[in-house]
Amino acid sequence: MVIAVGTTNRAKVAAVAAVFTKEQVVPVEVDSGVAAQPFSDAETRIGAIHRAKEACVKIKADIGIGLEGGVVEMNDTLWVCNWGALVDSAGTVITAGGARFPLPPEVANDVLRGKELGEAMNEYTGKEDIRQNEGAVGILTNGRISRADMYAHIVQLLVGQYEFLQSKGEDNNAIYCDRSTIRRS
Ligand SMILES: O=P(O)(O)OP(=O)(O)OP(=O)(O)OC[C@H]1O[C@@H](n2cnc3c(O)ncnc32)[C@H](O)[C@@H]1O
Ligand SMILES: [Mg+2]
Repeated sequence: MVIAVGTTNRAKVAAVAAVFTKEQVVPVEVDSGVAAQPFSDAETRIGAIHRAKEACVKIKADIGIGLEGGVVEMNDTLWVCNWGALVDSAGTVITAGGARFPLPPEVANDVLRGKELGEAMNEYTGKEDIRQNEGAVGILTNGRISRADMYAHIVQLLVGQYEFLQSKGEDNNAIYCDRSTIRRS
């Protein structure tokens, strides 16, 4: 089984390799199809789906994984959000959201003024290449949760949902989102 990951970011690739231990995990450079710094859950999720699809198609893999980080404004605070997508060569698309945590005001203001979060975090800490290593989450949780840990959790959510659908023998495209499955009345 070949698993294509739509990024060359070390933290993201490590997260996928931690879950797909027996498969061949191949980093594939792709475009996210959204802004370098997504500003909503919806945009971040679309970036993850785009990365997963592009990576899967590009190397004709069995499964494509896309992981995307973004920010969301809520209650006068900027929160980091994280989304993942799993696609297979049959067209299945599965998504899941992961951890969210608040940014310190000085970092949030830099991001709101147009700086990418990775760059803002480097300046905030005086460190380099945080995005490929512990991530903002690692810094802001005192090293308890790394960016790889955080994305590995999302990959588990994706694989678990994929297995669940397969065990039910359902049409794998019958996912509970991107369709009008909610009835309010
Ligand atoms: O090579 P890619 O896969 O693009 O990796 P990336 O680090 O740029 O990751 P994203 O595009 O998914 O993240 C969107 C933006 O948010 C930043 N970012 C997200 N999470 C981060 C984290 O935990 N630590 C540092 N920067 C983060 C990242 O640098 C980008 O500016
Ligand atoms: Mg990026």
